[in-house]
Amino acid sequence: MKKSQTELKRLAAEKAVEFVPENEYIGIGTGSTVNLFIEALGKSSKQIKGAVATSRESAALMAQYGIPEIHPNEVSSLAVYVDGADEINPLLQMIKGGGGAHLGEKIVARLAQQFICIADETKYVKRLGKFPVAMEVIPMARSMVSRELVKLGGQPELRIGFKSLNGNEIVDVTGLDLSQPIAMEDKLNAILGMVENGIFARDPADLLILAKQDGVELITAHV
Ligand SMILES: O=C[C@H](O)[C@H](O)[C@H](O)COP(=O)(O)O
Repeated sequence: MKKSQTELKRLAAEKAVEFVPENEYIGIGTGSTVNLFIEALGKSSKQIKGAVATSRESAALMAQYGIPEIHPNEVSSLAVYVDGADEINPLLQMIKGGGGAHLGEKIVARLAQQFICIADETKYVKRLGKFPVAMEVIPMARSMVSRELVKLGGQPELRIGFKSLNGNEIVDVTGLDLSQPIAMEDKLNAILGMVENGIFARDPADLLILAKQDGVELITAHV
């Protein structure tokens, strides 16, 4: 029988627990796939020193499962960072930020020695760009940033009623040319008033745990 998307997410999440080293600090992302990872880690016998959370939602779920939380300023390095993605390509470059948490995710991922992305097969794409790219922007610069995004060929749309963890606004952009994801990531971040965009190309994942109908595949970057 065909597995649902949630069942596939759970398979990837459960597999990721095997890659968590004992007695180390780790980083934990945000989203529905990561929620299943937190649950699987919490129910497993694995003991970690603590985890840095990238959102209030992840921190709350970690507390529920007795996973000790540590603040990012209290650690200089994390053994692994586990997170989902909205899209991921064969180079393991990603679009993230569907939940508006990409700024914290980029910061915590940078602290980690290994980035493990967990995803169901719908997230694996040849080319990035269908999923809107989330931009975290300083509220007073929102219109100015949006005009710059239009000049780059994008169609910006404010995420109404949403504030990021750091009190900023999120503008979702479609239509950008992501054929050169690193160049676009840099170009977007050079816009004044932009805090961080949701393209993770400069620092891609190291390992993708991809759950498919015919099993779980481990993928490292195909260059
Ligand atoms: O801001 C949210 C994050 O980047 C998530 O990792 C991403 O949106 C994937 O979420 P989900 O696992 O719910 O598809």
